[in-house]
Amino acid sequence: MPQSTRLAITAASGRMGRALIQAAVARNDLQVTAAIGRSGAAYLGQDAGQLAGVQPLGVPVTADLAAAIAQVDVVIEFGPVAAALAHVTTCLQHKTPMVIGTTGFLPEQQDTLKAASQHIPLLLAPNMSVGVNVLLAFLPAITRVLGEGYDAEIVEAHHRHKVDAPSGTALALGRAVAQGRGVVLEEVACMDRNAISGPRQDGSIGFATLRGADVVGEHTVWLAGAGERLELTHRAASRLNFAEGALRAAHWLSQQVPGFYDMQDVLGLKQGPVLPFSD
Ligand SMILES: NC(=O)C1=CN([C@@H]2O[C@H](COP(=O)(O)OP(=O)(O)OC[C@H]3O[C@@H](n4cnc5c(N)ncnc54)[C@H](OP(=O)(O)O)[C@@H]3O)[C@@H](O)[C@H]2O)C=CC1
Ligand SMILES: O=C(O)C1=N[C@H](C(=O)O)C[C@H](O)C1
Repeated sequence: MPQSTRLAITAASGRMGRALIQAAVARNDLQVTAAIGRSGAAYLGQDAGQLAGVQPLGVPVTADLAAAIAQVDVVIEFGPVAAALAHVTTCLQHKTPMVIGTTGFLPEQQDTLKAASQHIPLLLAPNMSVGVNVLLAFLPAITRVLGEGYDAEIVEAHHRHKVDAPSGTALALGRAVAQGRGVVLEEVACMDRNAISGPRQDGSIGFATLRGADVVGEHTVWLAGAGERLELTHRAASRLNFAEGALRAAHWLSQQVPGFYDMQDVLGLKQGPVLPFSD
C-alpha cells in the first residue's frame, strides 16, 4: 500500500483547524501526524482528534512546529498572518511543502511567500472550494465577453469573527474580473462609499462587506448592465468544502517541485476553461 501523506495542521483549535482534522480522518491516503496550537493555550497536550470532536488520533497538540516537522510531509496553515509567516520560516528550514489558506496577507507579505516558494512547494489559495475556483476560472472570460457596459460589484458575507475585509475570495474574484477587462484591480477597486461619494466611476470594481453571526462564507459577483443583471453566487454551507479542498491540495503538493501554486493548479483550471467564446 502506498504511504499516506503525513500532515501537520496548524491553528488546530480554530474553526478551519478542526474542520481539517475532521476531514482528514475520513481519508486513508492522509494522516495527521502533528497538530500545532497557540503557545500557552489551555488545550496544548490534548489529543488533536478529541480537540476536533472526532476519535483520538494519538497526536497531542503542541506549540512547536519545528519539533514536529520531521514527522510531516506537508504543513497545512489556516492560522493568523503572523503565525503563518513564522511557520513559513520553519518550513523553509526543513524544506517542507506548505498549503496556506490564511487570508489577509499584505502585498509585501505575499512577496515573502513567493520568495519562499523558490525553495519549497507553496500553495496559497483564499478559497479551497471547488465551486469558487470554477467561478474564478470562468470569470475572466465572462467579463471579457460582457464588455464595458456591465458594472461589477462584489458582495461578500461572513461570520462575525472574521478579521479581514474584503475577504480573500472577494479580492480574488475582483482580480478575475479585472483580468477579463485587462486592468489592474488596485487601480479600479472601490472599497468604500459613504457621504456624497458621487456617481459610480466607469470601469470601477466595487466591494461590499457583510458580517453576521455564523455565516460560513458567501460571495456574489454582480454584473449589472442596462436592463439586466447577472449575479454569480457561491454559498458555503459548511467548512468541510474548504477543508476537503485543502487536503486535496496537500496530497497534490506533496508530489510537486518548489513553486508558487494555487487551487487552480490542483484542479487543472490554470489554462482556463474551454468556453464556446474562448479566444
Ligand atoms: N482558504 C480557504 O478556503 C479558507 C480560508 N480561511 C481563512 O483561514 C483563517 C482562519 O480562519 P478560522 O479557522 O475561521 O479562524 P479561527 O479564529 O477559528 O482560528 C484561528 C486560529 O488561530 C490560532 N491563533 C490565534 N492567535 C495565534 C497566535 N498568536 N499564534 C498561533 N496561533 C494563533 C487560534 O488559536 P486559539 O484557539 O488558541 O486562539 C485558532 O486556532 C482566516 O484567515 C480565514 O480567512 C477560512 C476558511 C476557508
Ligand atoms: O474567514 C473565513 O471564514 C473565510 N475566509 C476566506 C476568505 O477570506 O475568502 C474563505 C471563506 O469564504 C471563509
